[in-house]
Amino acid sequence: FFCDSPLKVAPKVVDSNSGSRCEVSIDDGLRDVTYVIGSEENDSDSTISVRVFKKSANEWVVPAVLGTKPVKSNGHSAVPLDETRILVIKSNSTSDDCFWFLEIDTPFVRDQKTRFRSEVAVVAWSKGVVGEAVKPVVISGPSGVGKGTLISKLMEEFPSTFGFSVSHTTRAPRNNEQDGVHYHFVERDAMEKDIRDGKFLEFASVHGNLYGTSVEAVEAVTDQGKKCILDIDVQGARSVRRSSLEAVFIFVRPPSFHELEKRLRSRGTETEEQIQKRLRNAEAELQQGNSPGLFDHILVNDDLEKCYQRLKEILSLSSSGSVVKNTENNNVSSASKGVDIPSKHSVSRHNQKVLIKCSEGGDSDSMLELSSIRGGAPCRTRGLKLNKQSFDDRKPVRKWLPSFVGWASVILEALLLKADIVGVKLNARERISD
Ligand SMILES: Nc1nc2c(ncn2[C@@H]2O[C@H](COP(=O)(O)OP(=O)(O)O)[C@@H](O)[C@H]2O)c(=O)[nH]1
Ligand SMILES: Nc1ncnc2c1ncn2[C@@H]1O[C@H](COP(=O)(O)OP(=O)(O)O)[C@@H](O)[C@H]1O
Repeated sequence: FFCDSPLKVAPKVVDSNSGSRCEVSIDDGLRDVTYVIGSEENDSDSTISVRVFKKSANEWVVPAVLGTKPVKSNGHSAVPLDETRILVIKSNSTSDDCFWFLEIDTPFVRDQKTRFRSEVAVVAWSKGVVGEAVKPVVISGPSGVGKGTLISKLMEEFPSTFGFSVSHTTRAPRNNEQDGVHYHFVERDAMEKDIRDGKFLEFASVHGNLYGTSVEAVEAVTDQGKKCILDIDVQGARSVRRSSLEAVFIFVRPPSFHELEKRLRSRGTETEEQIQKRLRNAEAELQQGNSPGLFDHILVNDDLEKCYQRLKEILSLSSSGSVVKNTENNNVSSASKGVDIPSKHSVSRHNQKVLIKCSEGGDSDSMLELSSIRGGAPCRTRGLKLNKQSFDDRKPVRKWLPSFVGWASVILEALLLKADIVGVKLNARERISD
């Protein structure tokens, strides 16, 4: 059972306890609460639990926990990063399941708090991912404009570059549509419950049905190192813009309203009533497509081939199939190796760096760099950098260097503390003489 306060200035050390019953307590000096991360003795839940202890009221609170929860491993440690989140490090877990962020006061959590009664504590999990992610692509436009056709061409030509975010919808499947491929076709009650549980990145009521992008739909594609394509309406695009997910936003326009109506009819998938509803909504969507700052690119789908070439240009794809300018480095492969934290380890944080020291001989220490992290709940927290160094690999001189640095910093801190006390005394003397 370990305590720490995020408000202390000095580097923090929180040791992990081995065994699946590991508990780590993080004391929040600001809000009069202690976060206890880990299981109780008779806890049968397979995920890491979170409880909150209100110190002044001397009572336990079970918070609303949003996001995908980490599955228990045989031990974990935790260190507060700032007043907004706590880093949880799972030991003996696979590399893509090692770093987790428990958000306690991020904008997402504050936003979600408004959905709950004010006295209920709200926290959210976000999985940490080593390396940068490729930006998803959001494609919007009125029904029948050709979004699906363009996306199919892209997926066909670049199957290993793009992955489709399979949305959830309450609408009935069309004849050619497969559950889990084109959409997850679900009942309204089930979808509304998942929305309440914070499983959706965005959702909207479109043409009388519910549609939504689950966090997992996007992250599953991104985790494979592929660019995720989202085919969503303008309301959805607006929500994604407001979320922590950074994406490229493209709006597809028809050459004319008449042509849009013609395409919608020739597709032959809707009843006359549905077509009329879609055309009415198309007018509003076309207007909203011009909203300043919402879409990065506007595509006019007149000639399909020309429009497709333009889309490829926007996405920096050459006609030969390779990515021309891949500025977003895909480090997914580097994320999937080099992390294996043993159950006996300790973590200490200084500014944006977290040192993970492994006490067992032969295990290498790791330095986790958090200065360029982005994203966050309800999605992944990406951009973690991890450097590993094995003590055994070090040259003799470098073996004693860390302890030398450690002692030097202790001495320096003691000197500074003394200087501080002297400074206070001097100040007091000056004030007296004033
Ligand atoms: N906000 C949101 N809109 C979606 C989602 N999935 C599909 N849509 C939009 O819902 C609208 C209707 O989709 P659909 O019923 O497949 O008809 P279609 O676009 O005419 O093929 C389209 O504008 C889609 O872009 C989603 O997950 N979220
Ligand atoms: N540039 C185009 N010219 C003519 N027909 C098109 C063009 N793009 C798409 N279509 C056709 O229009 C219909 C609607 O396209 P679809 O991709 O289903 O639209 P959306 O997904 O935006 O609802 C389909 O029958 C498709 O074959």
